[in-house]
Amino acid sequence: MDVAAAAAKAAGLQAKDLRWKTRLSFFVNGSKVEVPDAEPHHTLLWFLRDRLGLTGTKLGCGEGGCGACTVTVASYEDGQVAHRAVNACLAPLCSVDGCHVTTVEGIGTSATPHAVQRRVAELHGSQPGPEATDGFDGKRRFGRFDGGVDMMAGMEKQERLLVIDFGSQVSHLICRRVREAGVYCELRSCLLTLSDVTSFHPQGIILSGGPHSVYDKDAPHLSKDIWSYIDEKKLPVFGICYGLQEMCQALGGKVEAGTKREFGHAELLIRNDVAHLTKDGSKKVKGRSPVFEGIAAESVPVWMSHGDKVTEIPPGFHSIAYTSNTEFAAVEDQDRHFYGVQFHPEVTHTPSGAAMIKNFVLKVVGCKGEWNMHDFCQKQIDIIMNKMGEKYVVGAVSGGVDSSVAAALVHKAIGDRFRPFMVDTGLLRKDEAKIVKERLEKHIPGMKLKVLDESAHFYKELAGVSEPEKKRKIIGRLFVEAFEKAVSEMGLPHEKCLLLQGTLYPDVIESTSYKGPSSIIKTHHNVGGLPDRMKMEVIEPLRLLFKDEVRALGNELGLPVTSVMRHPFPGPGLGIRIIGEVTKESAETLSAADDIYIEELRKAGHYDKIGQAFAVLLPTVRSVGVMGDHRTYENVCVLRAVTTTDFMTADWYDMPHDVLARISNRIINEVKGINRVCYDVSSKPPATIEWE
Ligand SMILES: Nc1ncnc2c1ncn2[C@@H]1O[C@H](COP(=O)(O)OP(=O)(O)OP(=O)(O)O)[C@@H](O)[C@H]1O
Ligand SMILES: O=c1[nH]c(=O)c2[nH+]cn([C@@H]3O[C@H](COP(=O)(O)O)[C@@H](O)[C@H]3O)c2[nH]1
Ligand SMILES: NC(=O)CC[C@H](N)C(=O)O
Repeated sequence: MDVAAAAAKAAGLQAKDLRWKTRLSFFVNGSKVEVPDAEPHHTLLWFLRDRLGLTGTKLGCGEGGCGACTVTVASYEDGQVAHRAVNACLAPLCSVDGCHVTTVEGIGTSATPHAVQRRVAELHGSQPGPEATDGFDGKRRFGRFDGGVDMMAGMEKQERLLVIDFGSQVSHLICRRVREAGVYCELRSCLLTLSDVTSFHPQGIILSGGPHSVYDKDAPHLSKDIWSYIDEKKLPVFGICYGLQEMCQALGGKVEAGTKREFGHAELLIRNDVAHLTKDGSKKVKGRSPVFEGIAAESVPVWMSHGDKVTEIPPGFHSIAYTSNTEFAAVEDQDRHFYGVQFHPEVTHTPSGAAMIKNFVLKVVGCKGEWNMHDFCQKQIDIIMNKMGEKYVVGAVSGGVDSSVAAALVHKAIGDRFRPFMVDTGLLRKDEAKIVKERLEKHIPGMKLKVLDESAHFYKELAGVSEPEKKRKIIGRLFVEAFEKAVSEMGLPHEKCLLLQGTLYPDVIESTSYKGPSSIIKTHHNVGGLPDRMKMEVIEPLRLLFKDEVRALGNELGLPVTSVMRHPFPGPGLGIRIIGEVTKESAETLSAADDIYIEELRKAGHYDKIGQAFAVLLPTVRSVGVMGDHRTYENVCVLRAVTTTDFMTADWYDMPHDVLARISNRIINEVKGINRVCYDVSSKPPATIEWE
């Protein structure tokens, strides 16, 4: 019997009296939240800040007077949605059961502010009211946390597309394909408002796939006013899978559950007899839809993942391609510039998909496709120079791709007002601090990288600790302390400093796309908590870029291949690759083995084919060996190499045996303390890339 039923029984209540429940469920910024353990004294503010980490909503007076904690709560009343401004510091958590809560994070970010936030920030406004604490208007978040410097300034004038996310796992790939076509684009949640669309000034819109069925009661939809705006501005729209179904349903077609789910490969037959107006509009000719221009084959393989089916297309639409399962595998209304496909052109399993998206972007929308890294780099430098005034930027540089590229960019913009430093944790790759310093100072002329040797402190604090999460937390804390020390040693006033962060576009997407919260597998240490703790604004110059765009920017800035094409190295470093207690000796043993491994991979030409490779040490596992005539009883070293595109999933790398043999031989002969080498053949999932 559940808790509610047991309590009801004890109180002598009947089943019909059981109208109360133990699990709250509601929405926060479009994502569903379930709370199984709510207590009567929990406030909404506590839950938003401490449980969900949505710290844009502030605790001010704590009495509902100042407004710093204001959120909106939407609920159904008499068949209509009612919105209320609520003081989250006073509202009991259980009062929002069944409602939709919107916090400042759900309204806009510094890169994508709501029109009101943009206006308030542009006019240097703050929240009304005597206390002027940061609250719902989002000034603080807009101005400080979420990219203190607006990296979008002045970019409204360039060609741009909006990709609207309905929750597909591959929505970000649509952005990739559009940017590859030379046009800037951003991904936004389908819960965006009309003003989000108008303030972005898109030339065209792409609707992504999604897990819902458009006819479901709770399925997400584009609001009616956005459709009216599209109509009024004659904006071209390209719908993908759910996006196609959404478009068809909204414009008067019909979508129903299909008889079978279609998942995987299908053959798309392209129609050659579609009637089109010629470019000058003078006469109708028969041919292919512009979406398929340049694709010579009669039929092409495409990748499908859907269960629903468009059974009637809206008035004005016609089929431009079909499969054995559907007449409407691709449709268009050329007069209104509406296009839709039932398959996924954004994935590589649809080989000609990139060409179809490019056709939409260049031929239908009419973009020139001139977005390139050279201009982008110059614009970002100008933005940083203009926005920075007399301020300083301090930056923690690890020598990894992101922090090196961000450092090169900021240094180029503000010269020696950029103060970079690196923490030698004693858990870095062999001679890393020295190598990174030499390399960056050589390629970023004039930049001086300060190295702080904190290794003794790290080893001391990690002594006797073997539990992975405890180690990660200790390392994270020590990093923050080292950063604070570094900044205070610079003697710069905090209010005159910004902190450089290497946030990339996938992190931004993670917080703005239409997805529910995912479970935490490992506590990743990063410097995310620092700005709050140190009361510093942040600058995130890479927040609009994907990883390979960051690499291209690094090339543009003159960084060497060894900086921009290197494998990632986690912040906790060797600390999470020494399984068990970390000591100075084990760190030295592992870094020596890892160095040989990477050197041999480079020599054999495998390094660039691998996403990430490293050695792991098992200091608590000892095995018997024989060396010369002597018995050895030493540790095991594991070699890991994976191929991956996003580090969310990964396959183990099929390493040639002769390369493995050479590496194993060298490690056992040259590294004292290791007498056995193994190769890790686990993929992610179910394993993770790192061992801890
Ligand atoms: N030893 C270090 N010294 C200074 N800063 C560091 C160090 N390790 C990590 N950081 C900071 O933490 C951030 C996150 O680290 P991460 O390991 O993701 O490296 P990265 O430089 O961002 O590049 P990549 O992910 O490509 O390796 C870095 O950008 C850097 O600001
Ligand atoms: O900056 C980081 N701080 C961390 O705490 C951390 N833990 C894992 N990683 C890196 O993340 C990627 C995925 O790793 P996992 O499959 O082990 O989760 C891989 O690239 C890992 O190296 C980290 N990076
Ligand atoms: N991949 C998708 O967008 C799927 C759309 C919809 N859920 C269907 O099953 O048809």
